[in-house]
Amino acid sequence: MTAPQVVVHRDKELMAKAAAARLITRIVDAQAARGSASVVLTGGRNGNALLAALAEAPARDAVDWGRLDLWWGDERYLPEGDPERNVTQARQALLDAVPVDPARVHPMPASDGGHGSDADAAAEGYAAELAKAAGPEDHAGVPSFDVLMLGVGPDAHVASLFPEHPGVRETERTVIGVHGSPKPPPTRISLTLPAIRAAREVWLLAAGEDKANAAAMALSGAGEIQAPAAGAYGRGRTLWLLDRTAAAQLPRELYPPASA
Ligand SMILES: O=C1O[C@H](COP(=O)(O)O)[C@@H](O)[C@H](O)[C@H]1O
Repeated sequence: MTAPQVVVHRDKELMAKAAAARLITRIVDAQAARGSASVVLTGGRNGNALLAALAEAPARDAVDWGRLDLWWGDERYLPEGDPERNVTQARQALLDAVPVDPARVHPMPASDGGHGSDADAAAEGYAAELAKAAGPEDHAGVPSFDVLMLGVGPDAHVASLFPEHPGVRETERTVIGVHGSPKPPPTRISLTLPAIRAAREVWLLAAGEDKANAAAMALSGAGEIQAPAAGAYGRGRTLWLLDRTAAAQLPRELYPPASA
């Protein structure tokens, strides 16, 4: 487990821009080191704001978009093109504006796809796709993602792993169907904590007053069953990217000396 590093930005707009710049650098470095990069995208307000900021960043042209694999940490199990699907929002925020290789964009299945309404079968399908992309040196049956991003919910959920829900207790599977989600829609697909922890770097994004309690809980020793965000860490680095309002309840020893 890597100890979390905390970076606090002045406000959510600056946080999105700084995180986008950080992501560009990380992708460019990974492509220089290994020829390609793999990134796991998150849904939610902060994840989408980051993608929109990346679309606006002049340095986005430093990324070789054709040598980037994109995966998702979770998905709302809805029909293809539904505006609430995380992939639909990611396409609108960024992916339609950059020359990604469609074969390297790996959205989670939709409810009108080959698995029909069976979210568990769809999750198995996505797990198989991840396993196929994993090499012998990779961990937990998923590729060694360079960066895996997670929006933190006000209840400290990450991906679609909710407090006290069965999914947060999963120790074997890498992807699960989620039923009866407390946040709509009720049916979802999610990476599990073991899959998340196989990433080189895990970045948790939280901006806004409604995230302050969740961030404080997860960073103050809460258990992952009560605060799933507490169980999300990377093999090499765990980075919490916050704005001041989301950091407002952090213990002083965790609040870094002003990073604006
Ligand atoms: O439903 C979801 O919510 C979380 C957090 O979203 P936010 O809008 O509160 O930031 C997100 O991380 C997840 O991917 C998404 O499916």
